[in-house]
Amino acid sequence: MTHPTPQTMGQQFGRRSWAEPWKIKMVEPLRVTTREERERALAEAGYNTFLLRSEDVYIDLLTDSGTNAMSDRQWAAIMLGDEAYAGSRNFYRLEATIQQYYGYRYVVPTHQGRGAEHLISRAAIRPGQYVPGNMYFTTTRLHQELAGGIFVDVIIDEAHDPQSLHPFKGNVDLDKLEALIRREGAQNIAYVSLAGTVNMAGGQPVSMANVRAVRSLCDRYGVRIFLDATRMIENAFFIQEREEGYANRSIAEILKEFCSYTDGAWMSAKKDALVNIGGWLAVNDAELFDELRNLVVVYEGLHTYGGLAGRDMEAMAVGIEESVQDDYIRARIGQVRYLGELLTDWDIPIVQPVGGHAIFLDARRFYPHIPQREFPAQTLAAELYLDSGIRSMERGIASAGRDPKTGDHYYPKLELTRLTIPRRVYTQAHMDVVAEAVKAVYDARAQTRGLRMVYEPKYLRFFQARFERLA
Ligand SMILES: Cc1ncc(COP(=O)(O)O)c(C=O)c1O
Ligand SMILES: N[C@@H](Cc1ccc(O)cc1)C(=O)O
Repeated sequence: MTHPTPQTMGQQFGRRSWAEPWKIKMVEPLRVTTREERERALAEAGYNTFLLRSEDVYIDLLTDSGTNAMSDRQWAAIMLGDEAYAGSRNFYRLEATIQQYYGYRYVVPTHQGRGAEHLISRAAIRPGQYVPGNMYFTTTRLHQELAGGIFVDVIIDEAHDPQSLHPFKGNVDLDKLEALIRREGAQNIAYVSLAGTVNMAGGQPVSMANVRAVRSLCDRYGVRIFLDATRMIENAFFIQEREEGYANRSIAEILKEFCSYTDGAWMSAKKDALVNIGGWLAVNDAELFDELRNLVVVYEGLHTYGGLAGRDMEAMAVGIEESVQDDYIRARIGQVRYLGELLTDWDIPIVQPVGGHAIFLDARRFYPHIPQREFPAQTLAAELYLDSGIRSMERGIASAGRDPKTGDHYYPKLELTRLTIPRRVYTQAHMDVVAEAVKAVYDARAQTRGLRMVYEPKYLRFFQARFERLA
């Protein structure tokens, strides 16, 4: 497979190159710190980038979640907030927007993605049931486990190989899924938990052919499919670019078709939907909706705000409309790829092909001398911060947590450090600076030592764990 470059992407769309379909109206100054300041800040943070203060960060690539820049239209929408406790006008607009673009019948707002994950897991999993999915996501799997479910990874093997150039590394392995259904019986499968794109695999997409095949397999056994639609717009872009028959279909059309093969979806709107907070859950089944609408008032807020202010729902509705614009998504992915190409040109090991929301550095190949139990990806995130004040995130053994049955660490094949690109926030020059910093850390790799975990919280340990440097 040849990797599309920003230039070939431009040509594909009949232009010389891509550029952001917006200009900058307001800026937020950045602070550059000294190496001594960063040494102090990182030690105080227990070598965990989640524990750094944002003031001590120069370029913040921790996450693309809630870190998006809103448009002037979204800021204007904020002023239209109807802050009624019940029946806010903004809810009805959001509901109609989700129905229009994602195509589901019934909508429940939530404060963010994990609020929705909590509700769907409680409503749709009976203790002891299996939940097959295309790779785990931390919060998703935890809510499934807390509801008594047993997560089973049914993604294709290529997804676990950072060097595989499979164009749809997010695909479900139909044989693995069918074998599980046959072994355990369809009544013991809660639902298929399908994510587009797959965050932990490197932002890798699922093809339309695959979701269609999963649908027909599930229909044969009477199993439901729920979609984590958090980054489905980015997934739609890859379908448009790579899948036969979709080059001339709009992102909005592709999105709707994809969702039509599933029974419902949840979303952390803090990503694709270009807002700083928000989420939702939507299903087609009236009975399930009834249950979810009842649960939301227990855990999130009334069913017409779900933990959100009216203004947040309005900004989200506008964000959804902006997110399905073909020009926008082309520039969004173009920027991620730009960084990926710089690093690839310098032979720095990253997950290929470059996915939708981030560049994932392959810490195993970066630090072959650091064993996985000494947290190579966490080490790399720490070193990158020390070098330049750039904040990234560990996505390896610390993130994977422990097997609830054995208590041992999960040892994921992927040991990655994620450089996550917020939407509409940084420029190409920032990407150049990031690439140069990664190169400097790479050049100094032989002297780098690993870490030891000295504090480990019970749930989602990577957020608050503390580490020390090994001598
Ligand atoms: C794929 C995916 N699903 C679900 C979530 C949970 O969303 P939130 O952070 O809004 O709770 C996230 C991010 O956390 C995510 O990346
Ligand atoms: N979903 C967000 C925030 C987050 C980060 C790490 C997690 O494991 C969970 C949530 C992200 O992927 O960046």
